[in-house]
Amino acid sequence: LQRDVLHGACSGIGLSLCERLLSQDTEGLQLCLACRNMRKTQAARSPSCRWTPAASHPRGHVVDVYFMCSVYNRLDYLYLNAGIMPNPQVDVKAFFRGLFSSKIIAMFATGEGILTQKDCVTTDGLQDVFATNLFGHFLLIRELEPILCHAGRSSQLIWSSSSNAHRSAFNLDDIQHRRDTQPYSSSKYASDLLSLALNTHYNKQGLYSSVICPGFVMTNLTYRILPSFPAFLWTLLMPLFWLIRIFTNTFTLTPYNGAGALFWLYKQRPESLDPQAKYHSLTSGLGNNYTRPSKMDIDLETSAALYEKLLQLESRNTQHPEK
Ligand SMILES: NC(=O)C1=CN([C@@H]2O[C@H](COP(=O)(O)OP(=O)(O)OC[C@H]3O[C@@H](n4cnc5c(N)ncnc54)[C@H](OP(=O)(O)O)[C@@H]3O)[C@@H](O)[C@H]2O)C=CC1
Ligand SMILES: CC(C)CCC[C@@H](C)[C@H]1CC[C@H]2C3=C(CC[C@]12C)[C@@]1(C)CCC(=O)[C@@H](C)[C@@H]1CC3
Repeated sequence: LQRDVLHGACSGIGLSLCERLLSQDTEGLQLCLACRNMRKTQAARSPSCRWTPAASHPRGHVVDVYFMCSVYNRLDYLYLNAGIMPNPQVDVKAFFRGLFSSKIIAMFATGEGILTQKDCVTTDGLQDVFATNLFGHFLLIRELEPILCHAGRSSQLIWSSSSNAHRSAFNLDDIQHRRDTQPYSSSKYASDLLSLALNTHYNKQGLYSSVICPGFVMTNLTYRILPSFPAFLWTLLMPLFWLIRIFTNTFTLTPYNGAGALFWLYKQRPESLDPQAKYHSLTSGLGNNYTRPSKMDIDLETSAALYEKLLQLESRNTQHPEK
């Protein structure tokens, strides 16, 4: 029996991953969809799946861990997929400059230099993007540690990161990205660093961590980039996007294609994976899907420093009598 938890499974890439997992391996799979909206969770439920709703905290940052630990005594996979990119703004000038420069392919593949966001502060006093894309996942891992680490078996953490993760957006003195306008990029770079630190700390206990990028996928997250643009107009742009895909295989476009790397990792032995690699979902011009690793621009020293900062923030924000 395989036991998986999917955090952020009610729409987009997470929902598609559920469908893919269930269509391949319904027999031995127990899936737990950790969503903040129970109505959506019900809708995502498949009758063929042994399924457990994990009620989230009302604001959705923390899954009901007590419930989880009482239902499961062991977890094999934890997908850390939930993520937000609030109030995205496209720098139109930079976009057109990019179109006529040698960086055009990189711009379409990573969105570097053309996308900013307006973040807000949660009632806990944390930056929302940091709390959702990184810190909430970190707390979840720490809370689920007893059922993730078990002798003689390996478990996997799988992060939905992004090729938009850039070292230049991240600052160790401002890990929440309070002072700048690229919180999404910063949080994704931080998840790449954290994954490396988790491997350093937990591999001995059989827990492994990997990161993926789903590519550019049409989901609620990307529809918000042009909010005045109704969804059907995005659909009209599809032929243009298929054309761009001939030049950059990162335009995976559908949640099914985007979930490719998440699904691929499910079938790998975690011990065989490279902790410094990001696994990309890619789709060729002809529509074929495949997964490829690329080396991440991260280092052990920065990842260890971030890990320490997250532990400090955890002790300020939560109570861990037994830790
Ligand atoms: N689409 C793209 O092009 C890319 C996406 N990604 C990453 O892939 C992941 C999935 O995104 P995608 O499917 O595109 O976007 P969606 O907006 O469709 O899905 C995001 C999921 O995260 C959930 N979520 C958001 N905030 C919280 C929270 N505080 N607590 C619990 N759940 C939460 C959402 O729940 P709800 O439905 O309740 O809002 C939703 O199920 C994200 O991490 C994103 O950054 C990375 C690169 C590219
Ligand atoms: C003709 C079209 C209207 C042009 C659209 C241009 C841009 C809005 C997109 C081009 C590349 C896109 C992209 C992302 C957002 C939208 C674009 C900048 C992401 C940054 C979305 C989130 C991610 O995590 C990245 C992997 C995406 C990279 C590509």
